[in-house]
Amino acid sequence: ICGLHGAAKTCVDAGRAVVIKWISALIPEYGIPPDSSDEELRELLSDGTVLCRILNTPIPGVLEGSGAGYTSSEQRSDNVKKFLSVVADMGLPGFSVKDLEEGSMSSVVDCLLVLRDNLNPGVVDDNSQDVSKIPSRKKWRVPETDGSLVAAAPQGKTPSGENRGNGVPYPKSQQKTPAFNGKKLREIFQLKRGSYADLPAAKISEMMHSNSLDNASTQSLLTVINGILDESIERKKGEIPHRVVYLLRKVVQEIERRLCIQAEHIRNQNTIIKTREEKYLSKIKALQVLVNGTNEENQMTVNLLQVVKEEKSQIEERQKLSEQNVVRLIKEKENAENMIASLKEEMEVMEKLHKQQLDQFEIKTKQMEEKLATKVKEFELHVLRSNMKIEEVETTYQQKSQLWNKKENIFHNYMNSQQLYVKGLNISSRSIKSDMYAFQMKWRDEMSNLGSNLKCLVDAADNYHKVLAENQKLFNEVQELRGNIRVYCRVRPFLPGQDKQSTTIDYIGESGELLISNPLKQGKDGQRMFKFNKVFSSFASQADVFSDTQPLIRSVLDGFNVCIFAYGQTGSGKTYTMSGPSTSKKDWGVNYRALNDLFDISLNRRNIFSYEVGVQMVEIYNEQANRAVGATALNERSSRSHSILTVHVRGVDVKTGSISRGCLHLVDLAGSERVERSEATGDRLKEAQHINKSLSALGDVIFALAQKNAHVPYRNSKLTQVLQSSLGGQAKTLMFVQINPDVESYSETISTLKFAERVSGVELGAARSNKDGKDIKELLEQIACIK
Ligand SMILES: Nc1ncnc2c1ncn2[C@@H]1O[C@H](COP(=O)(O)OP(=O)(O)OP(=O)(O)O)[C@@H](O)[C@H]1O
Repeated sequence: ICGLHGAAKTCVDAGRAVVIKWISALIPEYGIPPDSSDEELRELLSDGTVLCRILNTPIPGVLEGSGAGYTSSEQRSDNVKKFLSVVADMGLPGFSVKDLEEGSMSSVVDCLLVLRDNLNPGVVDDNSQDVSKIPSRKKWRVPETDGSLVAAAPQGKTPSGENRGNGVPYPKSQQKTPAFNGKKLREIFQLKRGSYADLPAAKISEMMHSNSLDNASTQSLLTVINGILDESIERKKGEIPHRVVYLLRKVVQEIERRLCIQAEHIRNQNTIIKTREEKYLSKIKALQVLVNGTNEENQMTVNLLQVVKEEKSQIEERQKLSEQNVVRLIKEKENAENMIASLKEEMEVMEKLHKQQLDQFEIKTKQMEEKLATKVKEFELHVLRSNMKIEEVETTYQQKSQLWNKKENIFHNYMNSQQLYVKGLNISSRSIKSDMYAFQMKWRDEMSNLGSNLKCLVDAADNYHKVLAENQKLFNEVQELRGNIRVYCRVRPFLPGQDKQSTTIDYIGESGELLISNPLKQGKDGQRMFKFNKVFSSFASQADVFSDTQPLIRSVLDGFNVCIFAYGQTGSGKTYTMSGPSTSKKDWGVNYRALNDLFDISLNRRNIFSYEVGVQMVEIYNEQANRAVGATALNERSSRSHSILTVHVRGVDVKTGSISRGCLHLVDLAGSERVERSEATGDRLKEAQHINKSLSALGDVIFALAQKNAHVPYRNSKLTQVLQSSLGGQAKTLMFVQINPDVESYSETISTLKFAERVSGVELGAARSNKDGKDIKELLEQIACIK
C-alpha cells in the first residue's frame, strides 16, 4: 500500500507539472515557474482569475464578466464557481471551492488535466510519459468475489447498515444510492483489460461525483487498481490517460482513507487490549498475592506440623523419661519399703525409749507438783504477811493524815494571821508613801535651791577659770615682754619592758605644774613641785607638742630669731621630740613639722611676701663639727653630738620691698649623763666628758644671763657660741626639758628640772623683729671679722 501511495504521489507531482506547463503556455505573461509547489499553484489559482483565463483563452466569451481585477472574496468564489459550472457543463470532474483554500491540490490538478485533455484532444506532452512510468508493481492478491460493488459488502452488517466488512461505517449520504451506482460501477469493475483507457471522461466524472467508491468493497477497488496498472504495463507506450490516473488516484485515496480508519480502529483496539492487559496484569498480581498468601498459609501449616512433630518427639521423650521414672520410682519404692521397715524397727525402739522417758517424766512431774504445793503454801503465807503490812501502812497513813490535817489547820491559822499582818503593812506603806511624797516635795524644793546655789558656784568657777586663763595669758605676755626663755617639760613614756608602777611623776597640772616624788622617801621631803610654761605628759602626741610650738616657729617668717632646743638626760626623748621617727607623718618631730609649716605658710603668702628659705645643719662632736651616734648603757642609739638645724628665712614684701630676716635654730643636744651610770669608757668616756663640759658651759651662759651678769661666757664651748644669737640677742627661745619617769633616773630628773627652772627665769628681753634693720647675723659676722 505504501508503494502504491508513493506511486500515486509521483503521479500527482507529474500531473501538477503538466498542468503548470499547460497554464504557462496559455498565459505566458504570468511567468509561472515550472517547478511550482502545491501552495504556489494554490496561490495562482485561488482568486479564480487564472481559472477563468484558462477557459476564456481556448473558448473566448465562455466566462463573461469574469477576469482579473476582482479581488474581493465574493468575486473570487464567483469566478471559481463559474469555472466549476462550465467544467461541470462539459461533463468533466470538478473540485470543491474548499480544495483551493486548504488541503491537497490533487483534485484541482486532476480536474485541470481532464480539462486539458478535453480542450486539446490528442495532445500528449512529455510529462504524460512520467505518469505512465509508475513503477511496475505486484498484482493485489485478494480472494476473488463476485466483483459486484453491492455484493462487495457482505462482510458488513447491511449495505444500508452501520458497518461494512472492513469495519468502516458507510457515510449516510452514500447509504441512499448503492443501487443507483451499482450498475455503473459493475461496468467499470467488470471491464476487461485494456478497456480502462477507453472509458469516456464523462463516465469517469459521473462516477467521481457519485459515492460509488465508498460503497465498493476494498477488494473491488484493488481489482480496479490492478487492472489499471496491468493495462498500463501491457500497453506499448505505457500511457494512461489522465482521467484514468484520476480514477486511480481516487481509488487509492479511498483505500488510504480506509486504511486510516482501519489504523485508527486498530489503535482503539490496541488501547482496549492494553487496558484489558493492565486489568489482567492487576488480576494476575492479585492472584499472585493470593498464591503468596496461600504459600504463607502452607508455610504456617508446615511450621505447625513441624511444631506438632517437635511436640510429639518431646512427648515421646517425656514418655521415655516417665518410663525411666517409673523404673526409678519402683526402685525408690523398694528402697522406701526397706527404709519403712528399718524405721518401724527404730520406731519400736523409740517407743520403748519414749515409754521409759514418759515414766521418768511422770516421776519428775510428781516431784514438781510436790514442790509447787510447798511453794503455793509459801506464797499464801507471804500474802498473809503482805495483808498485815498493808493494814499497818493504812493505820500509819491514817495517823499521818490526821497529823497533816492538824498541820493544815495550823497553816491556815498562820495564813490568816499573815494576811492580817499584810493588811497592817499595807496601811503602814500607804502612810509611808504619803510621808515619802511629802519628803519628795520637800527634797525637790531643796534640790531646786541647791541647783540655783550650784549654778552660782559653776558661774563662779567659770569666772575663776577665765580669770586663771587670763592670768596665764597675762603671765605669758609678761614673760614674752620680759623675753623669758619658755620651758616646756615633756615626760617620756615607759619603754617596753620597764616597770610602769615605779614612776617619779606624781602630778601634772594644766598650767605647767609638775610634782615629782621620790618613792624611796615618804612625806613632803620626797616630793618636789616645779612650774614651767607647759608640761606634756607621757600620753602627749607629737602633734600636741607641735601645736604649742607652732606660733613661735611661724614668727620666723615675720623676721624673728627663734631657738628651740631639747635638753635632758640621755634616753629621755630629746631626739624623739626634735626629729621623731621619719617613717610615718604622725610621728614626725618638731624639725619636720616646722619646715613643713614654714614652706606651707610661705606658699600661702606668696602673693604678699617672696620668701627665700635656707637650711643649715651643724653637729658638734667633741667640740668639732661632726655627727656621731653610738650605743650606751642607757640608750641604744644615743646621740653623741649636739645637732643644730638652722633655717634662714629672707622675706621680701612684694608691695613695699621691705626685707625681713628670720632664723630658726632647732637644737637636739647630746644627752647629759652620769659617767659612772652610763658605764662609759674610752671614746665613750671622752664623748661624755665633752658633752657634759659643753652642757655645763650652756648652764654657765644661762646662769650668767639669769643673773644679768655683764659677762656671759658664750665662748666656753662651741655650742654656746653657735647659740649666742638665740640666747642673748632678743630672740624667742624655747627649751624642751625631757625627763625619764623611771625611779632610777630620779636624781637626774631632779637636777634636769632644777636646771630648767633656772632657764625659765632667764630674761632675754623682748624679742625684736629683723625688719628693715641691719641683719644681726651680718653684723655679728662683721664684728667677728673686726675682732
Ligand atoms: N614620747 C615618746 N614616745 C615614745 N617613745 C619615746 C618617746 N620619747 C622617747 N622615746 C623613745 O625612747 C628612746 C630614747 O629616746 P631618744 O633617743 O629620743 O632619747 P635622747 O634623749 O635623744 O637620748 P640621747 O641623749 O642618748 O641621744 C627611743 O627609743 C625613743 O624612741
